[in-house]
Amino acid sequence: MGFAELLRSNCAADWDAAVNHPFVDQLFDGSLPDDHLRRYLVQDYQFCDAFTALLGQAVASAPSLPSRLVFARVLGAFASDENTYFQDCFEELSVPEADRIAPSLGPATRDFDALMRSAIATRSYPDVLAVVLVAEWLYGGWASRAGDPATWPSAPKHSEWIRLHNNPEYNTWVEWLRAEFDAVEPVSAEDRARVAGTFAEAVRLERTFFDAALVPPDSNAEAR
Ligand SMILES: Cc1ncc(CN)c(N)n1
Repeated sequence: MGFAELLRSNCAADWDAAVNHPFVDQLFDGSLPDDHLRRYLVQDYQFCDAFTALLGQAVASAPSLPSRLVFARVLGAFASDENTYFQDCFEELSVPEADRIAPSLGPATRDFDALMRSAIATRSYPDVLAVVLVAEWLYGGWASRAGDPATWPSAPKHSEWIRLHNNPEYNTWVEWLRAEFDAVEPVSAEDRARVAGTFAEAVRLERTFFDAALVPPDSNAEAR
C-alpha cells in the first residue's frame, strides 16, 4: 500500500463521512436548499484564497520543472473555470459584495485556512502536498459518486460543481498527485508523523466543512 492510501485508510471514518455527506447527496439530487449552497460557497471562496496560495507554494517547492508545470497549469484552470463558477453562483444567489470579499469565517474555514498557511510556511513539498492531495482526492471521491452525467441535476449551480471535480483532466490530476505524494514519502519517523497528522487534520476539516454548510450559522457560533 502506498503512503497516500495508508494515510487515507488511517482516517477512513472521516473520509467516508465526507465523501458520503448529506450535503453531497442533496447536491446530486438537486434538493440542496439555496441557503445551504450559498453558505457553503461563501465559505469555500475564502478556502480558495488560501488554496490558491498553497498551489503557488507547490509550484515553488516542487523538485523539478515537470512537477512545477503541473501545478502551474492547475493554478491557471483554478483561476479561470472555478472562479467563474463562484462568480456565476454569487450572481444567481444574490450574494452581497461583502460576503464575496470578506465574510465572517466559520470555525471550519478558519481552521482550514490556518492549516494551509502553516503548510505553506513549512515550504516542505510533502507537507504542502498532503493538504493539496486531501482537498483534491476527497473532492474527486465524492464527485465520482455522481455516476452518469445524464443523471446529474439540471441546475448549473449543482451540476457544474460536480463537473469541476469529475472530469477526465481532474481524475488524471488526482492520480498524478497520489503518485507524486507516494514518491516523496518521508524517510524519518518524525517527518512521516508530521505529514500524517497534517493529512488527517485536512480530512477531518473536509468533513466539518460540509457539516457547517448544513447547520445554521447561530449553531456554528454555539459550537465555538
Ligand atoms: C473545502 C474544500 N476542499 C476542497 C476543495 C476542492 N479544491 C474545495 N473547493 N473546498
